[in-house]
Amino acid sequence: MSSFSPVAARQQIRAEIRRLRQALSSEQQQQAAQAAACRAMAFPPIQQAQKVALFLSFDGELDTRPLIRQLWQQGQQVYLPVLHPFSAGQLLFLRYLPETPLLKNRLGIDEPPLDIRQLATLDQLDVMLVPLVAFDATGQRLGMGGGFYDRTLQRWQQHGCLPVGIAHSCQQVTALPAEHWDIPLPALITPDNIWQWS
Ligand SMILES: Nc1nc2c(c(=O)[nH]1)N(C=O)[C@@H](CNc1ccc(C(=O)N[C@@H](CCC(=O)O)C(=O)O)cc1)CN2
Ligand SMILES: Nc1ncnc2c1ncn2[C@@H]1O[C@H](COP(=O)(O)OP(=O)(O)OP(=O)(O)O)[C@@H](O)[C@H]1O
Repeated sequence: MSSFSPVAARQQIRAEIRRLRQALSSEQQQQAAQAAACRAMAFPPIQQAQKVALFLSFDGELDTRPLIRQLWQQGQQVYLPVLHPFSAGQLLFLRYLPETPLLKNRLGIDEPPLDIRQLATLDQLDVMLVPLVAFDATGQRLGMGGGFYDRTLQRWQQHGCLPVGIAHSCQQVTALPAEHWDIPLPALITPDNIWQWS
């Protein structure tokens, strides 16, 4: 691995971990989703949050739907990422209710229709659950390669919106080759652990 460029190393880790998570059985997926939802609902920043940004899982990602349902049941507001219509690489966060219709974006992921009345800024969101492909023991994350969350999470401390990774345990790697734009996570939830870094 050390003979690869950082870009090639990241590509290889992406491919390998995506294969691992896609290979989980639907039973393993269901158990992981329930356990992670339980842990998330007991995590004080999420318990105390009014507005929580989540994402709709694909590609073997830990299924966030059980957590979304539990947040709705507790009367908490759920927001989903929407690809910005003209600002390339940027995400917008729109309110997601049980009755919200979903449309597939150009990457094949379901998202709420663009309606500015349903928009929340990072200042208004309390917690953002962040998707990732791989994470390491220092809180570095590697995503799908679009740089969407790296851009979103720049200066998150100034917005008062806490980013929290959520992933399967098998997505942990020993160490990620970090790039200067990578934003490390302060917290991450797996089905069997809550990681926190300061
Ligand atoms: N569930 C979920 N939603 C999310 C993300 C995510 O990681 N997970 N994102 C996190 O950033 C954003 C979308 N980022 C994505 C980046 C790349 C690909 C993807 O499928 N890439 C293909 C090639 C796509 C193409 O160019 O045609 C691939 O790698 O095979 C998908 C989503 C916003 N929404
Ligand atoms: N803050 C930023 N400003 C401008 N470009 C950025 C920023 N962060 C990342 N990028 C660009 O986005 C591209 C993808 O970055 P990277 O491979 O780190 O994405 P990722 O972490 O896998 O994806 P994501 O954050 O969407 O989950 C890189 O080419 C990088 O140049």
